[in-house]
Amino acid sequence: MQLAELLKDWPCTVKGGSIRIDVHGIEDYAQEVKEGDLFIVRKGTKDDGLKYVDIAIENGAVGIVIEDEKMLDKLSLTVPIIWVPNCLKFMSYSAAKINRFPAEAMKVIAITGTNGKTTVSHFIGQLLNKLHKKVMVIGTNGVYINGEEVQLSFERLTTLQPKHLHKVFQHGVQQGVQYAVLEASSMGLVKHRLDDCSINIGVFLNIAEDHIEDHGSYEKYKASKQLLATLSDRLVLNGDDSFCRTVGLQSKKPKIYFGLGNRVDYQLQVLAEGISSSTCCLQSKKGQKVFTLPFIGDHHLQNSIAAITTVCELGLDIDEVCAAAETLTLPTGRFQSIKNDLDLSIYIDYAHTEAALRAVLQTLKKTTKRDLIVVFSCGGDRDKHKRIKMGAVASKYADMIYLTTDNPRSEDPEVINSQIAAGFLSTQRYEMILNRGSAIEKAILSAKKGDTILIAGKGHESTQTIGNTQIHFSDIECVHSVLSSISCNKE
Ligand SMILES: CC(=O)N[C@H]1[C@@H](OP(=O)(O)OP(=O)(O)OC[C@H]2O[C@@H](n3ccc(=O)[nH]c3=O)[C@H](O)[C@@H]2O)O[C@H](CO)[C@@H](O)[C@@H]1O[C@H](C)C(=O)N[C@@H](C)C(=O)N[C@H](CCC(=O)O)C(=O)O
Ligand SMILES: Nc1ncnc2c1ncn2[C@@H]1O[C@H](COP(=O)(O)OP(=O)(O)OP(=O)(O)O)[C@@H](O)[C@H]1O
Ligand SMILES: N[C@H](CCC[C@H](N)C(=O)O)C(=O)O
Repeated sequence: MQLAELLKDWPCTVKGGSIRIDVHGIEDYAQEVKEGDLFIVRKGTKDDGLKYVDIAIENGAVGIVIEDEKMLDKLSLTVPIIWVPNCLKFMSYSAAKINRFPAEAMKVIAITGTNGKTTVSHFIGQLLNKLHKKVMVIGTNGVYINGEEVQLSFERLTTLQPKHLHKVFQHGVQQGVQYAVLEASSMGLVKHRLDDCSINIGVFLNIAEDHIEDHGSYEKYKASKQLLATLSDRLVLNGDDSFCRTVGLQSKKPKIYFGLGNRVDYQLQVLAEGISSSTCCLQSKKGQKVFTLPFIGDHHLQNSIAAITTVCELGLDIDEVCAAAETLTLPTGRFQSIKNDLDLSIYIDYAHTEAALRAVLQTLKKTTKRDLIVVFSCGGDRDKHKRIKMGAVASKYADMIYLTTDNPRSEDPEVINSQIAAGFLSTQRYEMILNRGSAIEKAILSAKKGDTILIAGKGHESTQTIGNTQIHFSDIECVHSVLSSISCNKE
């Protein structure tokens, strides 16, 4: 696409060079610039793109985009310098335009909330798939088309950066994808990553404290989530959550509420609960439907009704949607049960917030036959506020806690764990074993028949980040390897 065409509907000033040049892509990381790219200069939290302009030009950048107007006069370059008012917004717009606005060729559904985004987006994907629609799911666990993972050559984020996202959309369109379901993280929303995605439905799940340090305050974190309402044509909101209610009240967009409580358009009521399934009644303007969901626990039911409502609101048949819901499965590392011969209930879960840990522990408390044992820590360089709260929640439900490591990054895991332990009851039984593999092993070896072990915080993750080093580590693989060494020792 010619630079002139790319810029024609966007406020900008161009200095030097020709606007009749071809632009192939955009890039804000100088070392990744390819021949024909525009290099977008941004000041970040750690660095300033301005330092890397020469590298970008050496790599073949055909234009440099800046947002600091003063630099128009100060910079003297061999390629055009383009001033735009906001580089992050331009990155989204230009990525969409270069890829010919692929999102417009699909129905896009974006999910936000503190907990449950990955789960609900996979549920929506599974329901649409069962109803013979071609669907792409994009989020923390990767990119999937009809349940098949697409291999990516770039960094996986919950909400992809526009330079990647619109390419992924374009790939989907080429594959005949009709629906794209994506997770909208608070960071993704404030960084304008989803500005040009033609979002048909914005889904609001819940809000709880998280990422406070990234955003500066809880109010700012909530405001970032609320941005999704302005980006979406219509809203599907959790009527049981007061923040989601407020978002609905403050938005003039068409809206529908779902929930387990009253005053909602789609209400899910539990008629009977089994060991691992719930017989439910869905009440909506389309009448009453009775079906069985393969889960127990309010958070799983909330996530199920969020997905069912969204798919019904996309115009699919409610009877078929409810029938498909009976076969829903959780994504990898979400309440994942690991079978064993030891009469232990072992679960791997991605709970890494206070609300998530509470939800999963409340569910497990109902089913555990004996003790509830929890193995967890908190991530380093992430919210410190949540540590003491996660400690308090764990201590409320757990009989024994193994404090360990969960991506300590640049922090000392012993310090992280002492901040967690500050929330424990004085009577709490616990032990700190920093090596996560050893902590999991000890939890399994010390457990008695009938106990339940929850290994929380890392879910699907396959790495552990300690300092600047990333090592391979998977809770799922670790549990399997401990279990197989126990059965080998028995033989
Ligand atoms: C907070 C955030 O959005 N950070 C992203 C951001 O970093 P930054 O703005 O601080 O950039 P910086 O490192 O200071 O660098 C400034 C500029 O210099 C450029 N640079 C820098 C160094 C260099 O050698 N060459 C170079 O060109 C950078 O590309 C950038 O344009 O721009 C970087 C480059 O594009 C991203 O890699 C980085 O995301 C990192 C991966 C990240 O971890 N983001 C997390 C916080 C995130 O977005 N998480 C959410 C989930 C959390 C939630 O629920 O909200 C997600 O959606 O995944
Ligand atoms: N509706 C819910 N309410 C409270 N907790 C939940 C809910 N859904 C899931 N959880 C908990 O949150 C964990 C993470 O779930 P999921 O990955 O779906 O959320 P997420 O919002 O995508 O998280 P992240 O953005 O950090 O990846 C689950 O393993 C579970 O412990
Ligand atoms: N979206 C979350 C994931 C946290 C997962 C946990 N294992 C950790 O590393 O803290 C974050 O990036 O803060």
